[in-house]
Amino acid sequence: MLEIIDLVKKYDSGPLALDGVNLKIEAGDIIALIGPSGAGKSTLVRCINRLVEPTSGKIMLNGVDISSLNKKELREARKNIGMIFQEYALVERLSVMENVLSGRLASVSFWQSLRRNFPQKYISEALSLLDRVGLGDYVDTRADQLSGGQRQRVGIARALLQKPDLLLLDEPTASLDPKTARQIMRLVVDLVQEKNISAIINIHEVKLAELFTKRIVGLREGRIVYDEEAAKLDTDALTLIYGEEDWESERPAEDESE
Ligand SMILES: Nc1ncnc2c1ncn2[C@@H]1O[C@H](COP(=O)(O)OP(=O)(O)OP(=O)(O)O)[C@@H](O)[C@H]1O
Repeated sequence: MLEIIDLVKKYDSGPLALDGVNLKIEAGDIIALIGPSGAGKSTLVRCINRLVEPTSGKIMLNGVDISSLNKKELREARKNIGMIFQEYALVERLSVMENVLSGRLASVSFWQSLRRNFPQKYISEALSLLDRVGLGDYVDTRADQLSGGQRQRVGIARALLQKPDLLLLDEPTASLDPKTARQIMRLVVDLVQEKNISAIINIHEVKLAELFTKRIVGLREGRIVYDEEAAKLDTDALTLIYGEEDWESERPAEDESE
């Protein structure tokens, strides 16, 4: 359902951030995008919904080339793409409910959005999503009173209220402690499976990628150098993606208990 063809991104300065990326993701796939700092992970994720403008290449989502859409068409296409950010991107002074409903701003009229007058069906859906992400008791709490994990749960509910076909996650756990990071990853993976949508997760923590996703794509210097089942990620693969390192000693047996 998502096919990226020969995607290239050149920023004004520096080398190519993406150097001919090809990637195919079927409905229901969840992939982890790993790679060293500067490899182009964030650029790739953000090119898919054109938060970053690609230099060339195609981004085919359900048969539509996102890269060729005009502004109005892009606004429409973005309704199918949810995004979850490292820093949550919530409006601090608004309530949890208002933040979640903002995921539907593009679907209501200008006047409704100005008055934040959302149809009852979006409110009901938001309530049920907030229950699902464990924030049923926080509907009226202001965003600035939440912990990092709670904020990310709001971000997840907001993205899912759009009913997207594709979810883009840009380092969703980078600001969270290890236990909360796992809880968030588990929640994301469960929800993505429940709703049969696809997800691309840019993630630094290799262990989380291995634990929670089935497919790992490794990016290095703007190119995909690895694309395999998560279970196959071994020290050779890590060397290919990140370069030489004593990976065995870096990979102690993980304590699975929480
Ligand atoms: N706005 C920008 N202007 C110029 N160069 C940029 C910009 N954003 C990213 N780059 C460059 O593009 C390359 C890829 O950056 P990107 O942030 O996509 O990598 P990344 O793999 O997500 O890195 P990290 O894991 O550190 O976040 C880097 O060389 C970076 O310096």
